[in-house]
Amino acid sequence: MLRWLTAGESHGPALTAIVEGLPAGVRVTSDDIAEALRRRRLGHGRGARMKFEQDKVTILGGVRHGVTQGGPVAIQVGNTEWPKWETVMSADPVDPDVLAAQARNAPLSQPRPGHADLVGMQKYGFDDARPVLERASARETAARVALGEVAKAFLKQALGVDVLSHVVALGEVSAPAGVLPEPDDLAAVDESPVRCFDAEASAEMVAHIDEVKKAGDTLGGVVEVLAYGLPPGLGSHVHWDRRLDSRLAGILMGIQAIKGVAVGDGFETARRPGSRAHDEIDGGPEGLRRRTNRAGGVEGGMTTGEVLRVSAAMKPISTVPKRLDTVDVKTGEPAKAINQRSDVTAVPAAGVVAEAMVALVLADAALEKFGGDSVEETARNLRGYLSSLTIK
Ligand SMILES: Cc1cc2nc3c(=O)[nH]c(=O)nc-3n(C[C@H](O)[C@H](O)[C@H](O)COP(=O)(O)O)c2cc1C
Ligand SMILES: C=C(O[C@@H]1CC(C(=O)O)=C[C@@H](OP(=O)(O)O)[C@H]1O)C(=O)O
Repeated sequence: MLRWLTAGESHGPALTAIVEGLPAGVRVTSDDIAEALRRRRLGHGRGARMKFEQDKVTILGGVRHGVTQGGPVAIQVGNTEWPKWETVMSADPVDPDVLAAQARNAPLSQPRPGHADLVGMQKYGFDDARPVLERASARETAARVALGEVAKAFLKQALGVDVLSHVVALGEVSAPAGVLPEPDDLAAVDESPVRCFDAEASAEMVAHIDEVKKAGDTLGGVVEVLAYGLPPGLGSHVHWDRRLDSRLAGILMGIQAIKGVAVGDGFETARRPGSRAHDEIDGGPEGLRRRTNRAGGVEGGMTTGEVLRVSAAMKPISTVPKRLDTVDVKTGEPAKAINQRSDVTAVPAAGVVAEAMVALVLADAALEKFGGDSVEETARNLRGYLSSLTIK
């Protein structure tokens, strides 16, 4: 079983991430993780912070000379802006007068509709939003992407699986349906300023973001994650929490601002008759094949061996520059919501985060099926399973 945790605040000294349960022998370096984090920072419509803050990666445990050792892998992602935030976010007590002066300069008592501010203050008994927004912030996704990179390395090296993502809708602009990037196309996807594989749609998305930014508004969108090279049989039909689709939906909904998840054609499938909803099966010398992949590579909660295809819908950023109506919780008076700076959209980044999350679930499901204390052992068990399949 794979376990993972993250800790740390948006403006704290660092984020910390641990993944436990990966086999020995996964080749991964700090540079690989830094590159994954660089991809997460890409995207037209991201706010000022992405330009000046660096992600400083340090592997603190579990990896020696670029290879995992079988123990927990601990990764630190340093926030380079920390010196500016040391007083506000100090773990140790600071002079209350200094804090009171800071709170007067930057009051955070006007919760943003759509962010975690209001309910977080109510639930945890805070009178400002700072402690809530610090942990709710999607800065934390840097830690998840770091873990996802290790999972991706394992999937590639033990099973030959590639996980990638692309943006299929940004606000009102959609990419043409059914055009799927393959692993070799990932660089081309990343070159698009919105991580959209279709050049025309990409340009339209950029223009849409610029227009919405000018209007002081924000945008959401839809990302799709694809996994190539999966064997049939990861996950299981026998119990709800072993279904791979259930695990994928949960992990994707766990990303900040994700409000919908679809497997394969998802909601579209519900609108079709059965004769156009399913994937008919052909036999032949190459083995069994599904004619289409409307199901997105999962049937009965198990991978079918076709390309895994899951998508996630992100709501528009809730820190809306033309500030939304709220109430100042200190005075009870109507107010405008907190707005210092923000992303106009973070859909391209959310795709990179979704890739990482899917990789962690797939790595977990692969280890459950094939086990292995070393990459070689997992790979050997996979080979044994594939060669012993009686229906191919
Ligand atoms: C990569 C990424 C970047 C985000 N950037 C912002 C941002 O700059 N401003 C903001 O208000 N919300 C941003 N969000 C969304 C909030 O973190 C999220 O809406 C908030 O934590 C409340 O959670 P919920 O939307 O799931 O209810 C971002 C989300 C992601 C995935
Ligand atoms: C810092 C990151 O994203 C942040 C996520 C975020 C939020 O509310 O989720 C709000 C913004 O932070 P700030 O309010 O400090 O500008 C984003 O920049 C990051 O992704 O690395």
